[in-house]
Amino acid sequence: MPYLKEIEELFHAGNDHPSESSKAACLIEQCHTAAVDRILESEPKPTEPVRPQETLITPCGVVSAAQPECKTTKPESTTFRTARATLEEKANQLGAQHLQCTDEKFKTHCEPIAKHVRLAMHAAELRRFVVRDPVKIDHAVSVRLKDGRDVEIVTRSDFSTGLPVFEVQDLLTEEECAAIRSAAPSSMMEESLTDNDDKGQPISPRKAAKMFKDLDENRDKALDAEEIAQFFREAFDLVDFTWDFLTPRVPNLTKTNTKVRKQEFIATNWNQLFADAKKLHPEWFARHSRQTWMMYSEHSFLQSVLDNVAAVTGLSETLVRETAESMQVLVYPPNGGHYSCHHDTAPDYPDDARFMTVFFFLNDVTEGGETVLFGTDLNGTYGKERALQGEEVWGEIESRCQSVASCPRNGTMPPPFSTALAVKPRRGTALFWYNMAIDSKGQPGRFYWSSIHGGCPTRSEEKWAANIWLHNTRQSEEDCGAGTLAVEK
Ligand SMILES: O=C(O)CCC(=O)C(=O)O
Ligand SMILES: [Fe+2]
Repeated sequence: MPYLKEIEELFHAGNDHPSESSKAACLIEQCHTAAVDRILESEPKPTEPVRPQETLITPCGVVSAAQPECKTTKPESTTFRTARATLEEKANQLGAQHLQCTDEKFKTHCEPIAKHVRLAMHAAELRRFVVRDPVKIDHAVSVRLKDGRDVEIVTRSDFSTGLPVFEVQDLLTEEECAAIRSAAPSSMMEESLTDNDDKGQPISPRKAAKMFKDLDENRDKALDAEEIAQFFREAFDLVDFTWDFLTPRVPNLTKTNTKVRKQEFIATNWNQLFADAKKLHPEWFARHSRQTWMMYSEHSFLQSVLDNVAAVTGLSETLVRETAESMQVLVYPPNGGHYSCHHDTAPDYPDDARFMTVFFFLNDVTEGGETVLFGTDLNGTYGKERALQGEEVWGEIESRCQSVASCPRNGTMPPPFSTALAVKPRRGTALFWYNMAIDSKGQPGRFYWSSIHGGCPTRSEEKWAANIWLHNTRQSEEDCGAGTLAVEK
C-alpha cells in the first residue's frame, strides 16, 4: 500500500505539532491528502468528454486586465478543493479527531470516503464553469456538434474591447427556428412590459402627494427634468420623452417653466399621460415586444439545442442542463419593436445570477433590429480600464444608451457608441457573452457592467429571437431548469 508509507512519512514530518489534538488534526490532514492524491491518480476520465483545453481558459488560466483577481497562473484546483471539503465533512462525521492512519483504519475510514470523493470529483469536474478564450477579434474555432454538423465560433469582442462576445452562425437549423416559432405563436405571447393596471385612472391626491415627496430628491419643492425622467423610468418604464409631449398634459409646464410643483403634480393625470405615450410613442418605453417561455420538458427537440449550447460554450452538458433557464422566445413587432439597453442580471443577486446569455436570432431582418453590445468598444477608444469600472461609470453609460437614438442609423452607430459591436439578426445565429467573471474559486463572481446591451428598433419586418440564460446555480425544473443528466451513478 504505497499511500500508507506516504502517510507515515507525512506523519513524521508533522510530528512537531505540540498538542495531541493538533497532532491528530495533522494526521487526518495527511490522511486526507494522501487519499485525495491517490484518487486523483486513479480517477477514471468522466464519461462526458471535457473540452479541449486550448480553446478554453480556466478561471485564472488567462491573465487579463479584465480579471485582476486572477493573477496566478496555476490556481488551486476546484476539484481538489471540493474533494477535500467532502473528505473533511465525512471525516468529521466519523468522529475523525481520533482517527489513526493505520492501514486498517485507512481502509475502514479513508476508503469509503475515497469512493464518495471519487463521485464528488466527477460531479465537480462536470460542473466546472469555464470561460471560452476569446483569443482575439475574428478568431474562429470549428466545433463538431452531436448531429455531425460543424459550426464556427467567431470572437466578435474580447477582454481588451470590453467583454468576450462570440457569434456562431447556424447554431440553430432552419427547422429548429421554425419549430420554436410555431411552438410559440405570437398571439399567445405576453407583452414583455407588464401593463399599468390603472389605465387612464387618475392617482388619488393623497397618493400623488406622497409620490411627489419621494420624487423630490433635492427637496426644492419642485420636480426638475431629471426628477421627472426618473419618475417615468421607475413608474412606467418610460425611458425617453420630449418636452413637447409633456407641456399640453401638465398644467403650467412650458418651454421656460420646466419645473413641476406639488399642486401641478397632483393635478396631472399621469396614468392618462402614460397611456397616451404607449399609444403614440412605443419607442420611448424600455421595451416593446411580446414574449413567452418554452419548457425543455415539454419540447424535447430543445434538448439537442442545449447540447449544442454546451458544445460551443465549452461547458458540460450536465452544467448547461442544470443551470439553463427555460428558453425565452421574443417577438418584436415591425416599426419600433425594441429593447433598450439593460443588463440581463444584476450585481445585487450574486446567489442566483444569469452567468451567461446565449441569444438566438430566429429570422433574418434586413433593416433595423440589431443587437448592440453597448459596453464594447471595438476600436479601444475608451481604453481597457472602462470595463473594470463600476456603477459610477456604467450608470452614466446606461442612461445614455437607453434612448433608441443610441441605435444604428443608416448602418452606423452614433456617438458615443460609434465603436460598439452591433450584430444584424440572421436566422439560426447565436450570440453568447458573459455577464459575470469566473472568480478565483472557479465560480461566477464579479459582475460585468460591460455586458450592457439592447435590441434596436425594427423597421418594416418583425424580429424573432430567443434567450437561453445559464445561471450560476442549479435551476429546479419548476424554476424552468432543464434537469439533470444521469451521469453520476
Ligand atoms: O433583441 C435583442 O437584440 C436583445 C434582447 C435582449 O437583450 C433580451 O431579451 O434580454
Ligand atoms: Fe438582454
